[in-house]
This record gives sequence, C-alpha cells and structure tokens, in this order.
Amino acid sequence: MSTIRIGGAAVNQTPIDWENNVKNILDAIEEAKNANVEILCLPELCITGYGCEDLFLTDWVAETAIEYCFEIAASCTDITVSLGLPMRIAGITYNCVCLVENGIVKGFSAKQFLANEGVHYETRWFTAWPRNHTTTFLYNDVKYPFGDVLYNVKDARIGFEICEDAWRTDRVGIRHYEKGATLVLNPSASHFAFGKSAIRYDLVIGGSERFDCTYVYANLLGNEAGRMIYDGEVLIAHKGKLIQRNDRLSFKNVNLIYADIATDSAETPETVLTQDDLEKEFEFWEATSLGLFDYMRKSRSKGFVLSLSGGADSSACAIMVAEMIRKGLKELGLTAFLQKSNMETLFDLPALQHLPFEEQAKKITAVFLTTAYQSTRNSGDETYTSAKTLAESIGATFYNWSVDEEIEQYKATIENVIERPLTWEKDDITLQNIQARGRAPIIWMLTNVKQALLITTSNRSEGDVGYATMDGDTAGGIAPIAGVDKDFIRSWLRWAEKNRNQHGLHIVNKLAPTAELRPSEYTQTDERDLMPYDVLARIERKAIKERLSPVQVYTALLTEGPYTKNEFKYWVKKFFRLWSINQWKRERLAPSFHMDDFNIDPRSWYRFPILSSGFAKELNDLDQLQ
Ligand SMILES: Nc1ncnc2c1ncn2[C@@H]1O[C@H](COP(=O)(O)OP(=O)(O)OC[C@H]2O[C@@H]([n+]3cccc(C(=O)O)c3)[C@H](O)[C@@H]2O)[C@@H](O)[C@H]1O
Ligand SMILES: Nc1ncnc2c1ncn2[C@@H]1O[C@H](COP(=O)(O)OP(=O)(O)OP(=O)(O)O)[C@@H](O)[C@H]1O
Ligand SMILES: NC(=O)CC[C@H](N)C(=O)O
Repeated sequence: MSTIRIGGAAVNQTPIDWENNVKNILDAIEEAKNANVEILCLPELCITGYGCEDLFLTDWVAETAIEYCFEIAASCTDITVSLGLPMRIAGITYNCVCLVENGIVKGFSAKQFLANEGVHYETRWFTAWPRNHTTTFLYNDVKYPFGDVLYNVKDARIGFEICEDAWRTDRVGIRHYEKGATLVLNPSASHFAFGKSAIRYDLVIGGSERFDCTYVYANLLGNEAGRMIYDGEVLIAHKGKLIQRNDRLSFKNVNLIYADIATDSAETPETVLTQDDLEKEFEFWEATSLGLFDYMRKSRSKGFVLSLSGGADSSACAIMVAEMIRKGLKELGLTAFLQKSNMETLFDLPALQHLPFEEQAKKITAVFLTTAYQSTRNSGDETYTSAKTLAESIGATFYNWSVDEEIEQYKATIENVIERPLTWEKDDITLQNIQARGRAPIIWMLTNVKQALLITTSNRSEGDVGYATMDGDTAGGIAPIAGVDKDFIRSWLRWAEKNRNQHGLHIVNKLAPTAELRPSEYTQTDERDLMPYDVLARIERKAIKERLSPVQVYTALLTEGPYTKNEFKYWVKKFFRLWSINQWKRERLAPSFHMDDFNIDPRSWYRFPILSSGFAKELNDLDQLQ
C-alpha cells in the first residue's frame, strides 16, 4: 500500500516579530522533516502574524513578508509546506498562502471569504479574491500562479480553504472538490471561545466526508497580539473520520502532528479519534493561563502585581497566575519555563532543581506574583484572612498595609476647601470612590519597582454596569477575567477549589461579593447595589449577544422566571441605564482576553456610542407595559 505522510503544526507567532515567527516556522519544518512528513500545513498569516491590524495596509510589511517567504521556501527541501502571508498587488492587500514544494514556490492561493464577524475585521485590510479566478504574480522576474489555484504534489491534488473559507455554507472546498482536489489544507487563525472547537470538528470532519478527501486544519497558537487567544488546534481528517489531533492551548512554540494516508486505496486508517471535549471551566483555566503567560513575556514584563482583597475577582486572578506557573513548569520543564519567561536570572536554578514540584512552583510564584491587601477602616477581618490564606497556599508574596491615613488626608483637604464635612448620607459615592482610588497609586508604585504588570480584576458584569471606580479598582495593564461574567467566576472558583486542589479558596468561596467601601453598618453587597448576578448575566446575554431591545429582554425574562414582573422591570431598566452611561469606562478598561461567544470590549466585539439618549424612549416604552 502506498501512503503519504501529512502533517499540520500550530505555531506561537507575534505581529511583525520576524525573527520569532521565522524561527518557529523553520523549527516546525525541521521537526516535520525529521518525522518524514511530506506535506505540512502551517497557520494563516504565520509569517507576519494574524493580528497586524493596519500594518496590513502598508507596502513594507507585505514586501518584508514576501522576502521571508522566499527565504523560508529555499530551506523547504524534501518537503511541501504552506506559508501564510499578506500580499499587496496594486495597492490592494490579499490574505494569502504560498505553497512550496521541495524548495520551489508553486503558487499563491488567496482567501475568498473574509472573516468580519465578532472579533474579526478583515474587510478593513483585505480584499476577497473572486472564485474560479486565477492570475499570475511576478516576483524577481518569475511568474507564479496566483488566486484560486489547485496544486498537484506527489499523488495529491491540493486546494486551500483559508480559515473563514470553510465557515460559509458556500464554502470554497465545494469548488475544489468539483475540480478533483484530494487534499484540502486549512491554515487558520481562529480565535479561542468556549466550546468553539466543536464547530471546527464539524467543518473539518464534515468537509473531509463531503469532499471525499483528506483535510488538514492548523490553527495559530497562543496570545498572539494581546486580546485574542488561539488554541493551536491541529486536526487531520480523512473521508469523514478524525484520524489525528493534538493537545490544545500548549505553552510550546511549535505543536506538530501528522498521519499516514493511503493514496491507492479507499480504506480509512484504523485509528479514529473523537472530539477533545473540554468542560468550560477547564477551557477557561487553560486559555487564561496561556493568555497571561504570552502577555507577560511578549510585553517583556517581570511577573505580576495584584491588589488582593480576598474576594472572588482578585482571588480568581491570583489563582490564574499560580496555575500559569504550574502549567508552564509541567509542559516546558523548569529551565525552559524560566528562560521563556525571561526571568531565569532572578532564580538560583540549581537550588530550585532539587525541590519537589509544588515547592518549586511556590518559590517561583513568590517572584512572579506580588500581592497586597490594602485595608481601610471598612475592611473586614474575613477578607484579610481570605487574602492571606490564599496567597500563602499558592506561594505568592503577600503584603498587608493600610491606606486609611492617605484617604483621611484627602478627605480632610476637600472638607477644608468646601467648608463642610463629607458624610455617607450626602457623599456616598465620593467616599466609596476615594477608597478605591486610594489603593491605586501605591499598588502602581510597587508594580513599577517590580517592572511587572498590574492586574486589574475587572469582570464582564462589572463592565456592563460600570460598577467600578475609574482610576481606582480599574487601575492596571491587563484584565484577565474581564471576558467572563461574575456568576461564572464564582462557579469557576468552586470548581478550582475542588478540581485543581486550590484549597486556599475555601474562605473566598464562602464570602458574598462586596466592595467593602461603606461602613459595616450599611452591609454592602454587590447584589444589593445592583441585582442578583445571575439576572445580570441573563440580561447581558439577551441585550448584548442577542441584541434585544429593553422590552424584548424584559418579555423574554418573564417567560424564564422566577422573579416578579416589577423586579424584572426594575433590573432591566437599571441595566440599560447603567450600560449606556458607562460606555466611557469600557473604552478605558485595560486590554482583556476574549473568552466567550461575545464580549463587551469596544475594541474587539461590541461597539456602542459613548454619548447616547440612554435608551430614553425604549425605557419609557418598557415603563408603559402592564
Ligand atoms: N461619558 C463620560 N465621559 C467621561 N467621564 C464621565 C462620563 N460620564 C460620567 N463621567 C464621569 O465619571 C465620574 C464617575 O465615575 P467614577 O468616579 O468611576 O464613579 P461612579 O461610576 O459614579 O461610581 C462607582 C461605582 O462603582 C462601585 N464600586 C466602586 C469601587 C469598587 C467596587 C467594587 O465592587 O469593589 C464598586 C461603587 O459602589 C459605585 O457604584 C464622574 O466624575 C463623571 O463626571
Ligand atoms: N482590602 C483590599 N485590599 C486589596 N485590594 C482591594 C481591597 N478591596 C478591594 N480591592 C481591590 O479592588 C478590586 C475590586 O473589588 P471587588 O469587590 O470588585 O472585587 P473582589 O473583592 O476581588 O471580589 P468580590 O466582588 O467578590 O468581593 C479587588 O479585586 C481588589 O483588586
Ligand atoms: N481567521 C478567520 O478567518 C477566522 C474566522 C472564523 N469564523 C473563526 O472564528 O474561526
């Protein structure tokens, strides 16, 4: 039986980091050649990185990319490789892939369906290539086929579906099948979102069945450019069966898999795999760990600083950094993990090497994560104990100080100039906000000392309704949990205590979320200030993801229960009112990771005017309903 060995590799690229990107590509090719892979698929736009944004409109990025493309091509001896790059022809940019066979460029295929939904804005940079149209591209006096091209390599006839090309009902593979393709390669840059892998399985396995072909799918890997995380999924399917897949969300730079396909028989290979079906909590843990690791090293920061209140949000962020370290150590090993973090000079490696795993992880966490509990007179003992217990359990450095004196000083200065005392009855928000702001300068100061990243603990529910003090608890450079709602964060913490053995969470998981900004006699809780978090999450989904009007949201909630009409009406009005006046805060939040099937970040998924009527007519219509 004659077979062909086909592979796909995920690579962890960074926009215009030519050295890193080319090295990863060459390493993937080398690894593939060592494994006798004959045809290798690499991800979309892997030479430049997918997230170059308006750089795709420059001439020089495309010019540099094509130079690197030919340089890499020269080293592709004894193998066929696909290389993704932007190409500019007569001032128009196309999203392309180059096929190289044994060191020779065979041609270029251009993307026909551009991704322009949710987090994708490809039509801003690229022009879609018309189907069935082929031209030539002239480079160094040689003409190469360009456009909707099919390639004959060994016994295979190769066609490309470049990511979104496969996501349409009228997908490009249909025409490739009609033209006799036997192998479809799919170089992708498909952002991570909960449960999204299942859709890819349908496209890949379904495509291989429908087109009676072998199908190779290779996604980008890692937090490429700041907000989007790519899970590095690689799938190989043959005539309706999944025959190879990799582990997603790896900390490695290159993640290669391959399979042997019979070219002279209709038989399907013996090993048939099922879907890598991860639960949402597990995916959140893995994706956020990888997102943080890449963000830290690509921003050249030395670890993280966190204002740790002992409540759910800051504790979730602390656990994520601890998990990032443990995952990195397990996957890469001690030396490689510290080297990749650019932090190895901060450690005595020989001393660390002899420690058991958890001891090692704790010592590293002490350097990577510095936390501080910052009390005011309204802080409770329980939150202090919770913060301290958690920090100790993961090994983070923990400081405890009071910011009361500074806050009292600010208060006295203002009282002096306005010539009246500030009181909780009259000045509630002012007195709350100064406490949240009083914590910001000193935690930023510690962050500067450490040359670290300040984590902001903002979550999506808070972002919906602006329940945070600007330049206070929003202070920070990265917001790792801003892509998920508070209800989910709380359930994830319970999951992490049980499933990740994070025993330090036992106090956090018993506390009711509170800002702890009012004196204790006011018994402040988030849900009293706002509404039950599960209702907030339900309204958010209907209003933002499903794009329903206030009346439509209210009507849908009534069918679900279990609250009264008046309660729902009050909360829906509150949501839309707070949502609209707080758009400016969402514009100013630190970069956050896209996690769910929607988010509220105006720079990635959801755009909304900063100034608007505040749904005046729509909320009035809701009021009129019986
Ligand atoms: N469109 C716009 N563009 C620019 N600025 C705009 C603006 N609209 C209002 N503003 C300004 O925004 C300011 C008000 O915003 P800001 O000072 O942030 O304060 P604000 O949103 O009024 O209040 C903060 C809220 O967050 C809650 N909080 C704070 C801290 C921590 C926690 C917690 O859960 O731990 C909760 C607190 O209970 C309160 O409900 C005003 O000065 C207003 O002029
Ligand atoms: N006593 C404190 N010490 C240190 N940081 C604090 C303190 N109180 C609040 N913060 C900071 O302000 C952020 C916002 O508070 P918020 O109440 O929204 O979150 P949380 O306390 O982590 O969780 P929860 O809302 O469940 O109590 C905290 O995550 C933390 O970073
Ligand atoms: N790069 C792309 O074409 C991505 C689009 C595709 N719909 C995805 O989300 O995976």
